[in-house]
Amino acid sequence: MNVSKFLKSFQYAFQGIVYAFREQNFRFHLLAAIIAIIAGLLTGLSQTEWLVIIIVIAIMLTLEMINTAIERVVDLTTSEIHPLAKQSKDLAAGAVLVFACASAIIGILIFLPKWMN
Ligand SMILES: Nc1ncnc2c1ncn2[C@@H]1O[C@H](COP(=O)(O)OP(=O)(O)OP(=O)(O)O)[C@@H](O)[C@H]1O
Repeated sequence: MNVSKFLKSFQYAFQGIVYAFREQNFRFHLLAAIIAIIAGLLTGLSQTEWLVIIIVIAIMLTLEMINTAIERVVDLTTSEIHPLAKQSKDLAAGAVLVFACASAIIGILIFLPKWMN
């Protein structure tokens, strides 16, 4: 195994995370994640509930990064207006929206009953 190559690939991956931080949407989702974690600490969650919260946060941030990557590839492919370019970007953004809605519902299902008590 080439250790130097392995470490380099980690370096590139961290660079990808740095690029993500430059995106406003990614920072918004990160802020929402931090708020969810603070709310979880204050409310008190079971181990299973923490697992769900962590998985949801990880998927949300990952989806946002994939969405940004798709936007970059589309912009690289064409600078012209093209219906397929629009579909690609809108589908990727739609995927983020679908999961954001599901995350909000999961958050409500976990937190609301505890706050009602
Ligand atoms: N080359 C293109 N051809 C057709 N429609 C495009 C093209 N590029 C972007 N669009 C559409 O224009 C709208 C705005 O696109 P834009 O690239 O600004 O996306 P965005 O979500 O605002 O991304 P960013 O995070 O880079 O601001 C979207 O509906 C997108 O699908």
